[in-house]
Amino acid sequence: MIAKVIVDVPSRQTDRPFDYEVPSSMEEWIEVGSRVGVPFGSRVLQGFVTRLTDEADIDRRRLKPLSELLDPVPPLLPDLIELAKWLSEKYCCSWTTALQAMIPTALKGKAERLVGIQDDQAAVLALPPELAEWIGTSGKFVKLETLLSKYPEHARAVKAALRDGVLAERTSIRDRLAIRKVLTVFVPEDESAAREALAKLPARAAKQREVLGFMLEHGGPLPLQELIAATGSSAPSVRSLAEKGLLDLREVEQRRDPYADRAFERTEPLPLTEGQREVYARIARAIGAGEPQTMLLHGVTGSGKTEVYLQSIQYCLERGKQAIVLVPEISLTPQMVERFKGRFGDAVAVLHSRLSSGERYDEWRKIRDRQVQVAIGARSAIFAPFERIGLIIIDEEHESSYKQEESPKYHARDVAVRRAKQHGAAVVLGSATPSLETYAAASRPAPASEQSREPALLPMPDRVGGRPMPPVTVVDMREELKDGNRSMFSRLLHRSLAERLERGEQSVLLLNRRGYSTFVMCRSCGYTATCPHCDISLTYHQKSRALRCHYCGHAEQAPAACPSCQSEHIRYFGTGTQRVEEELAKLFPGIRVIRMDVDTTTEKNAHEKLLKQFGDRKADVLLGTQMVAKGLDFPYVTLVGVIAADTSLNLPDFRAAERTFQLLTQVAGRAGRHHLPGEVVVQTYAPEHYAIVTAKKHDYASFVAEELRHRGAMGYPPYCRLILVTMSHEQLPLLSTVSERFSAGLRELAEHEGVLLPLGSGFGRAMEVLGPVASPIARMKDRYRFQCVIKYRGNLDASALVRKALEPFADGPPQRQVQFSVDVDPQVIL
Ligand SMILES: Nc1ncnc2c1ncn2[C@@H]1O[C@H](COP(=O)(O)OP(=O)(O)OP(=O)(O)O)[C@@H](O)[C@H]1O
Ligand SMILES: [Zn+2]
Repeated sequence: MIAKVIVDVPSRQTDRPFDYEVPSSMEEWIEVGSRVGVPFGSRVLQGFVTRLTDEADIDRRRLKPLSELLDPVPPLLPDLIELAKWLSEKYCCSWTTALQAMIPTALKGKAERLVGIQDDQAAVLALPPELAEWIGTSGKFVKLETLLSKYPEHARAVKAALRDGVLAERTSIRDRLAIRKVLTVFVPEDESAAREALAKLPARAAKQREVLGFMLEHGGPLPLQELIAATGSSAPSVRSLAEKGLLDLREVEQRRDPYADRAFERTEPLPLTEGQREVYARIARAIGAGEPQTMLLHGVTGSGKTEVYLQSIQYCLERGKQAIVLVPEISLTPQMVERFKGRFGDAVAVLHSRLSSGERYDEWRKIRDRQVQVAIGARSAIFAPFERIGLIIIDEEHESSYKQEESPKYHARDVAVRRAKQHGAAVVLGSATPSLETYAAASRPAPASEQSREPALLPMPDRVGGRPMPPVTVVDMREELKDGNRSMFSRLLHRSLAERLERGEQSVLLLNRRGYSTFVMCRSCGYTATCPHCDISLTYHQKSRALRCHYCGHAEQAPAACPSCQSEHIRYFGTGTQRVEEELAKLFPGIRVIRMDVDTTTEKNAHEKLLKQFGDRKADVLLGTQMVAKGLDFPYVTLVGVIAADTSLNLPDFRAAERTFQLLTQVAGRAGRHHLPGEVVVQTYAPEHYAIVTAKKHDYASFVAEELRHRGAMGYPPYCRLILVTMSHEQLPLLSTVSERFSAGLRELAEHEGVLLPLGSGFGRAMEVLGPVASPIARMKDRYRFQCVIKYRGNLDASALVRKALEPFADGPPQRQVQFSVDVDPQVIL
């Protein structure tokens, strides 16, 4: 039998399966998806089996055998191996990079050197006795590194023994984080014998008597450490009992359960509202059909999407299938976990990056070992190794955190659709503010015949219980300044906060600040500097005092006075949460503020603790960045304030308006979700901007209509798709030449395909290659950076063209190699 193996070397030259002979001892166990150790050059590396066959691509006599099979149960399944292949093609990365993204860190094994005694007789003569004893008899292997650190004085003897063949060496893959095992004490099978022995133990063995007595009383298995702590005894006493056969001492695997000490109150399905019932019926029908189908659940904040998810999952489980729920990392709050654990109890595994890698591994194994049927987690949970997926839910589908920033730069939404296709599963994309891409696709008229590939639109336009959406007041901060208020709080927000404090209600304050770039704005008239060619804010570069466009490279001198009103109050922006906190303390002495931003949430569980405190009403104000905008459901929050809505409006990003609208809508949705009515105050310098006007009215449809006009005029998604290729090298002239050659080569390929056409010229297949131009961050880590932006439309495989255009650059001496980084469907073109 021959195994085709993808070896973990992420380079373009080795990005294909290699053939290995499967030793007969492994034949019964090996499967597609198995993790193996293989000899590769002079090393042993980890790899995954992608196929088992009887035909080798090379001469059978030249085949090397697999060195080892690493797990009793393959960590990956055939569908995931195939999905990884698809990922590598779509996102232009190596197959192994895609595979590595699917397994927990704990399984990213590294080779280590082991030594063992070859010949007992020879060893007695050649090795120092304590060394020989520690290694043990022949057939046993120990870590060379450990051996040398334990007996540094025998390093020479070890070397000689290896040379003379007294010690044998071998390489083995070792997991970064093994399964945790704990020494555990058991009462032996023959309990009566132990009882008899207890009576006969001499008085001087008082400790042993106590330990044995305790165990016979206790009955069950007990970790050794706990037994020692409970009886005040020591390990030797327990060991000597074990040696006499009166107790059993064995290593037992222990699962790390991050939620072990938490009890979740069991919840029952709620009777659905009419709106929920209709949507639920559609989803259930899709699950029942067992055919891939994508649906967009467009439900306003507080419309009860979560209850629809829960009941849909239940339907899925009743059909013997499994469900994956993706939520944005930062909204994976205890509240969210509670809702799912509360409904499905132990059937749920939770995967997110705040778990230790051991906990993560154990949660992941619950999925692989079929102990759970529901996985809830951030982006990478889309790779949960379930075998029969019936439903995939992506909550807050518009969130940019579903796109991975490192290679493989995948979007979980697109991976979900692909995976659903493999399993015949339903995909539910849920949001109060769907991304323009998804919404446009769902609103497109479906072709009457064949099953539509576009998502079906399921609207839920009303809040549960007919609660009203909170009224939003927009405050023009230019007017505040004119009236002499230089504070960051408008008079209205100040007054509203004071009222909440008086009534003992709570407020959420959002400081909308994404990224680090600053932008220029006039505090008198609200003017911001934008690019004449791109309709996008210019970024202020402090060093050169220049304003630049990150899309087309346009640059101009930073003005000293406002070009629009000649005021000198022109500033580049950036306010910190810390400053807001100080200001609050000054204005409202004694106010209790919880600040939630990157600084206060680095510690493990910090995020959860802060939210719990707020939920327990131990603070008056929750102040933070985007983190405070999502998924929170606190009954005493009656005021939401947005300090400066413009900060995200002016970022050099074609999605700036969309992100701002989404953020305002999400955060506004935190107010008045229960019996107390809510109110929202939005401070801005651009009250007439359509993102703010429509957010004020909770009017998603009008926002989309306006935003689509802009996107169409500028040639941005959803009217086309983007691929960003960034190239970098230490030497500018070389980088310049290579990037020109790359873009010319790509244009040639597109020309050959007949797709090199201006996008504005019709509706068919078309592709434009813009650049190369210097990247917005023109030098990073001492490397110069150039980029090409590829815009394309229609069903053309642009990734394939990019991969082909990259081929000529795959080899060459390392110092001359230009690094290419490909980002398909980039979130930000920075
Ligand atoms: N059928 C129902 N009957 C009674 N209460 C319900 C029902 N469905 C949901 N609720 C309650 O309504 C509130 C809002 O629901 P939920 O949090 O699911 O909204 P959502 O649509 O997810 O909102 P957001 O997008 O703002 O997170 C919750 O407190 C929930 O318990
Ligand atoms: Zn520009």
